[in-house]
Amino acid sequence: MLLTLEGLDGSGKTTAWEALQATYPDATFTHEPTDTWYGEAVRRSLGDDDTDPLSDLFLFTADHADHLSRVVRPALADGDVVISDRYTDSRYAYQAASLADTEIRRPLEYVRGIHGAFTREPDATIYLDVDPETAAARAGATDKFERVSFLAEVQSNYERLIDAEPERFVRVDASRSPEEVIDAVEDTVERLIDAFHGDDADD
Ligand SMILES: Nc1ncnc2c1ncn2[C@@H]1O[C@H](COP(=O)(O)OP(=O)(O)O)[C@@H](O)[C@H]1O
Ligand SMILES: Cc1cn([C@H]2C[C@H](O)[C@@H](COP(=O)(O)OP(=O)(O)O)O2)c(=O)[nH]c1=O
Repeated sequence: MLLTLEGLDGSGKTTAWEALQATYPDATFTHEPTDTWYGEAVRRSLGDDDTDPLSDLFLFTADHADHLSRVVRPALADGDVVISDRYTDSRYAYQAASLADTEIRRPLEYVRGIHGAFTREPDATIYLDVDPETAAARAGATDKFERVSFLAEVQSNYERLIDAEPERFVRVDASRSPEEVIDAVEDTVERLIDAFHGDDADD
């Protein structure tokens, strides 16, 4: 089963993902950007304010392709629960926002289309919902994607993704205290895993 955590920078994904590691010691915990040299290239681009948005898309997508073949698919093949801090929806939401002023028409559909041929969609996605002002303040607004106006575009893309697939997403109010957010995420993960195994048993 593949579970992903998504949300704006500073929404608390990493805090929740770290807390889950104690509860699910046998699960495979992973993240995008990854720690490989592909991920290093992505982080280098994040530190540069003047990159080409299409180049960024393909850098992030290369990192994802490597992540899929090296970590996600093998772990799923072993029957593991995989919990990823960011995954495909980050590209759909962030790169679609940064491609908005380019020659690419319908960027969100374009970015989804690129992934369609090869990716493995998550079984469920927890969306940590926080407003762009809170997100930017928590994240420290240190890189090019952490500005309030940009995060507002990203947020509206996430909302479009949730509208398109409401059954895949679980929204958690991430404006609350870290303890409350962690509790809500833990309860949700427990429910999702139980439901997934229930589905298996029905097969
Ligand atoms: N619910 C919360 N309320 C206030 N601050 C938080 C909350 N969750 C996380 N933080 C703080 O906000 C910053 C970003 O949190 P993090 O978990 O790294 O978010 P993300 O991975 O979504 O960017 C960290 O300094 C963290 O301690
Ligand atoms: C995985 C991914 C991340 N990003 C962005 C979101 C973040 O601004 C940045 C780094 O991700 P991350 O390290 O998860 O940042 P944070 O913990 O602040 O949420 O990369 C994309 O634009 N596209 C992607 O596909």
